[in-house]
Amino acid sequence: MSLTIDKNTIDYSLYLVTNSEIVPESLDFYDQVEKALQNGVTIVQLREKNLDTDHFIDRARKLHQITKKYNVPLLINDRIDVALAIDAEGVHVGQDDMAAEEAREKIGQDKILGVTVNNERDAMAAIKSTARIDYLGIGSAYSTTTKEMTKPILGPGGIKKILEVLHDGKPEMKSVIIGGLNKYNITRTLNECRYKDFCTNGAAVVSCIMASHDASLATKETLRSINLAYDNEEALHPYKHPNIVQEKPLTHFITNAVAKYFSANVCIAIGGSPIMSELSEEFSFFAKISKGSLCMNTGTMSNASIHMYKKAISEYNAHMVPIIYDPVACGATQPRREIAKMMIEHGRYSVIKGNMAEICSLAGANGVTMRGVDSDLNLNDLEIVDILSKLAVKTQAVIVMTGKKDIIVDGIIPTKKPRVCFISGGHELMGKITASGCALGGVIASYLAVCSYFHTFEAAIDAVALYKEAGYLAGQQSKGPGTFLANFTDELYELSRKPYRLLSTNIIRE
Ligand SMILES: Nc1ncnc2c1ncn2[C@@H]1O[C@H](COP(=O)(O)OP(=O)(O)O)[C@@H](O)[C@H]1O
Ligand SMILES: Cc1ncsc1CCOP(=O)(O)O
Ligand SMILES: [Mg+2]
Repeated sequence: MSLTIDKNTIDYSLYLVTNSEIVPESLDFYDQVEKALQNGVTIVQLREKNLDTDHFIDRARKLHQITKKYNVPLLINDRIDVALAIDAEGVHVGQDDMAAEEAREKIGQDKILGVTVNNERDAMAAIKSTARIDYLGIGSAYSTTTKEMTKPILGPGGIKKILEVLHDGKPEMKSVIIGGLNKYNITRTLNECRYKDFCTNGAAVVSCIMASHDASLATKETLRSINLAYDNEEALHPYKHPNIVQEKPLTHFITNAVAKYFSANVCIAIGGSPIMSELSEEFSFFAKISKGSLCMNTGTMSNASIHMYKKAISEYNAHMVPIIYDPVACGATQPRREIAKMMIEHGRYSVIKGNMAEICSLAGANGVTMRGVDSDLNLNDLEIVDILSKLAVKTQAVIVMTGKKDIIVDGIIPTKKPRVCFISGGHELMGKITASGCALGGVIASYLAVCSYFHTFEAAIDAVALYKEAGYLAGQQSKGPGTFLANFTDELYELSRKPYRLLSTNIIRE
């Protein structure tokens, strides 16, 4: 028996599309969906592309028993016969599967009917259809490995155009956005995907819950991102300074040849646990370890590196594990600029860190307009913050720009003006040793590994400030760069084992 549903009150806000093939090996498909239901999924679509009819019906029936317990509607992808066999609450059909009219005729008037639309023409056809369509799945918003990408990626721009069609033609029709959405990008995407005040009714997700090792947490965090967009308030837990020594997070470094030894030592000094690996076969293993992060540094790439970088960022992104990207010397040559552009297009990062030349070059290569970058980088704070803010919003990452004064800008939590923090102090010897920026990347990565994604900005500030403080203290005792290296490691070690209190570092938050 199906649930009694009132079509006017269906909650589309967190729409889970299942994929049994990406559930981590040690976990069970039904448990995974049940955890999602327990933690706030509001509607479920069973999507099985490789099951024969008997198995499909069997799976649908079992899943229906679970969804009914939570009073959540179950829709079946494509297979009307399966939906009817188990009396599911509805069906979802893609553009290439079956016409909406035919689907409606087969399922009757009471069931929920959803269709996928990829462009304004599809949306127009759905509005005009004689079949009563309940909602549109608008996608693909971004690229995704869940579905073969045969249709163009819409991006917020394409989605807005479809919403305009819906707004003008049939504003009562519901809609959800789908494709490449996860806790990292949902807030901003839902905020951007509005036509006037008209917005979608929810976000549909697959891998960010189905592939997660902790589906309960993944669902909670995804839901929080959605609520953040709709309520526009920070429903956050208070931030607490993490204890790296106690939590011993694992940071996987793909870093340059110059920085490996120093970065590993710095990481150990602050209580973290580094692993240097460029063996792509083991990336998925690291990405599944809880309290982990990736420090992705492209300082000494070779012709063989690109494939490995892509593999790493897709593994860590798929498992929602934080990545810090350090685009070392990315503006130095045209090939480096191109690789940096590719890195931004292919991956999502919690933090992007670089010195002024690197960050400005990255911003320029990614369409951020600015003044002076080709000349002497003689920019004032306002101009820098403007460039950083645009890059932060574009990449939905926290941007850390290092130098005498470090500047950190938040592109994750949406506020009218991105949050900004300035950190000064340290010592000039920090700029006179190689790989000090690279090793800072590892410190930030260790902090990210033990913090909620929503606290990326705070975690980055704490990591950068700790580093500055150790630099200051080490600088006071050092004769030159050689002794500084040793003193700096000692100070990081000591500071990390004391209550977090910085006396010589000035933190100004705007
Ligand atoms: N003149 C300076 N005074 C204080 N801190 C500095 C100075 N130069 C660099 N630092 C610090 O050194 C670290 C590395 O920064 P930077 O040298 O800008 O990066 P990179 O090594 O990537 O070029 C950062 O923590 C930064 O705050
Ligand atoms: C010298 C050098 N060459 C390629 S990467 C690298 C280290 C750069 O380190 P940092 O960016 O921290 O100064
Ligand atoms: Mg440096």
